[in-house]
Amino acid sequence: MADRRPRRGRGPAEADPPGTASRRAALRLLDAVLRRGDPLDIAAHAATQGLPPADRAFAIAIASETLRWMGDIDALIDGATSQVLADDVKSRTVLRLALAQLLILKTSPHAVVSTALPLVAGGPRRLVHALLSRAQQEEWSLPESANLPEAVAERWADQWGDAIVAAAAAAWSGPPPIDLSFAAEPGDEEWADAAVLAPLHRRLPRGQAIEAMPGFREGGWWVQDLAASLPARLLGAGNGRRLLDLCAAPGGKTMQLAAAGWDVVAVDSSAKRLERLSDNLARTALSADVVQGDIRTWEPDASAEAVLLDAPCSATGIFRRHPDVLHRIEPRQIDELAELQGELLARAAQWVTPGGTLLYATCSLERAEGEDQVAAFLDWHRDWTIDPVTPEELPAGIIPDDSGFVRTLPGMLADAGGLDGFFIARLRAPSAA
Ligand SMILES: C[S@@+](CC[C@H](N)C(=O)[O-])C[C@H]1O[C@@H](n2cnc3c(N)ncnc32)[C@H](O)[C@@H]1O
Repeated sequence: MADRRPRRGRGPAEADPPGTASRRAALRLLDAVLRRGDPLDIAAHAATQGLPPADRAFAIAIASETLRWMGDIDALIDGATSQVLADDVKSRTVLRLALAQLLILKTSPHAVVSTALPLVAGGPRRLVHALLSRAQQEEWSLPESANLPEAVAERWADQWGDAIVAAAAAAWSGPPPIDLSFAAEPGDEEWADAAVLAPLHRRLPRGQAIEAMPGFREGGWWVQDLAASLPARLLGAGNGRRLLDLCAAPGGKTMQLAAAGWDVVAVDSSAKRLERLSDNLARTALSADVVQGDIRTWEPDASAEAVLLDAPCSATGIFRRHPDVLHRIEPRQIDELAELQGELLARAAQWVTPGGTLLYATCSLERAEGEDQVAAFLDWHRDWTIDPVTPEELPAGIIPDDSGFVRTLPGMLADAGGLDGFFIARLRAPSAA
């Protein structure tokens, strides 16, 4: 029979000190990313439900900084405990997020400790309390740049060398600046403080509320990393020609292409992401034919002079703004994605008119999803050729590789704030016989 006696005192949730809810949400977020392998931005919705916007933003900031600095925070924890805490025990995760607040977000120590202890109720509260006190007394600190997860550092050292690993670590240590792409060249007055690294581009320091920036409602610009804007730039002006934008959502490149005068058919398999694409087109007053379809089975009505395949990929190139990626992506997923990319690339090639252009892009720092993918394609499609990108087509400081592909790497444009890791190949279909 249920116990109907009134409970004495307040329940544990009611007794939590102010601010505990956002830390609980950060804990749920870290659990979703590290244990279930969910992307941070997707997990954020469920993990922060019911929180006011400021607490929601704080929970996401705690989780993001914990993920960036996790290796270094773990080294501090391990150096201070006689028995190693298992990687997945709650107390380690609570310590991680508490130390991220203390050492990076500079939250008041009292708030950090008082909100951490309820998260380990029934667990090793004394250990957590003792470690957080030690961190303050001994003035623990973090290195200048955050170490990449070991497996990623090894994989990238093999592919790109130690200097790129060091540049990636420096880039991973904090959120990147904000890049905007414009439909038309903006006036100077509103953007006097912005850096201009390419036409139709402005770069602003991080930390600004996007929706409060000038002209957001008018829709003259959208947020897009400079590297992500390169594929559409390399297709030039459309002059009303037809273009298939495959894997188009949420539409950063669709907007660029529509603004450049292409008659765009934007295809994506995700209804939810296509909603965002349609919202983006509506906000910017640009137009495209929006189609939901899986490229593996979908067929266009007609082929096109240009096809852009911005293929689904590991997204390891956008690790600066998505600090969960390097903790989640494993070699097995890279292999599976590479197989899918090969399939999509072969489908996309069928829809290019003779002599037309196929532009393949991925926001990945894995050769398997870039150089190796295109090498395999050209092996199977002997009559296709590389249409080499020239340095003049690219923003200053980015140069094509020896094959005429674009490979953006950590460390490029570092003094200007860096850019995401991308691979871009422009391929030419055989002319009609
Ligand atoms: C890298 S994102 C595209 C980004 C987009 N081009 C932009 O600039 O905003 C990859 C997209 O591929 C879509 N996708 C994944 N598999 C697909 C498939 N088999 N057919 C069509 N779209 C697919 C995903 O839904 C996702 O929106």
